[in-house]
Amino acid sequence: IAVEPLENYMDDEYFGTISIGTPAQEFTVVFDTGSSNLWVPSVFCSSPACRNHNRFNPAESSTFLSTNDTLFIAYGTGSMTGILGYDTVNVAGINVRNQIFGLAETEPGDFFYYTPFDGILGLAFPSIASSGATPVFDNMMMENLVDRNLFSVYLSRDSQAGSFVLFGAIDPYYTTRGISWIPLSAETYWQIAMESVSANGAPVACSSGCQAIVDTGTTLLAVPIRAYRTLMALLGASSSGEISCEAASNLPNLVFHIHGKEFPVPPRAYVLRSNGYCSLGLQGMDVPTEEGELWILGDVFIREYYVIFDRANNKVGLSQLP
Ligand SMILES: CCOC(=O)N[C@@H](CC(C)C)C(=O)N[C@@H](CC(C)C)C(=O)N[C@@H](CC1CCCCC1)[C@@H](O)[C@@H](O)CC(C)C
Repeated sequence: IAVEPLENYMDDEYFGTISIGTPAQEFTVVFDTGSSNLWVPSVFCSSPACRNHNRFNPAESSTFLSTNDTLFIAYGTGSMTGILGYDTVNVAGINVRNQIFGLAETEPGDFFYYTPFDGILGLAFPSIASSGATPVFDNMMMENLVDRNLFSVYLSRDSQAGSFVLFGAIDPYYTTRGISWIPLSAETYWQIAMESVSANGAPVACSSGCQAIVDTGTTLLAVPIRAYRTLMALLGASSSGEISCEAASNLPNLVFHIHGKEFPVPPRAYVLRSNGYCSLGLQGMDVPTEEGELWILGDVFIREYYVIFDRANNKVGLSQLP
């Protein structure tokens, strides 16, 4: 059992510290259930985004093994290219040996230049890992480093402390109100089927069912563009999500109907307030998959629940917070 504490940076992003190599070189990474690769900046990278972050130096690690394989990953925000290598990675106090990871050579653009973290540790399935690289949690399972083949996540609100990823265990403190288990509809992302999304007791989107992913690496609720437009109109917000704070105080819960149960997200959770202005914590974007466009249940959703990512049973567990 191993706890990885996460820093909550402005409810925007959550990241923790890992180390790679012998002796250990430390990095901060986002634990992203929306991707499956581990990578950090390296000394081979001269992008501005690498120069203002920690960089891995393989020459200083006695346990590093290089490969000739390259890596390219494009996220919704940001991208990287680099080379793959093996080394010992310490996550949550667990030493994962022979872990393949990316040594970034380029981090184009300025997105990563402004991030308070160095890299990304993907916690989704091997099927979507770039260059077929074995994800960290798959190695933890293969090397019998976790008591149970699952991990669980608590993301705090209002920039408070206490956020964590717990590897190999479920913390009973957070499951006193029971666990709703949801079977996965795909083993790529942590993908589930949703029956509908409703507000004020009436379906407002996804009314004949849709697909959703539970993604710790996404700040907001990312919604297919057509549904986004419907929701903005219904909730009385502008097309870019602005709304008067007065109107925002009368908004309904958004209710996600998943596997026969209702998962409400109150306006407190989806209205963003900053210096007297209010906007809705949703963004419109289309992520097409064979099963249809994805809804991305990001941190705005995840903060309302204690989430269990169960690789043993290919299920997601949702517990209402105590
Ligand atoms: C309000 C704007 O806030 C953000 O854009 N926040 C970033 C994350 C923050 C930690 C910097 C975001 O949501 N990024 C999404 C944007 C996407 C929803 C359009 C993303 O690419 N998230 C990455 C992980 C991010 C990538 C940037 C670095 C941090 C981890 C990954 O989960 C997705 O690629 C999954 C895919 C199915 C959409």
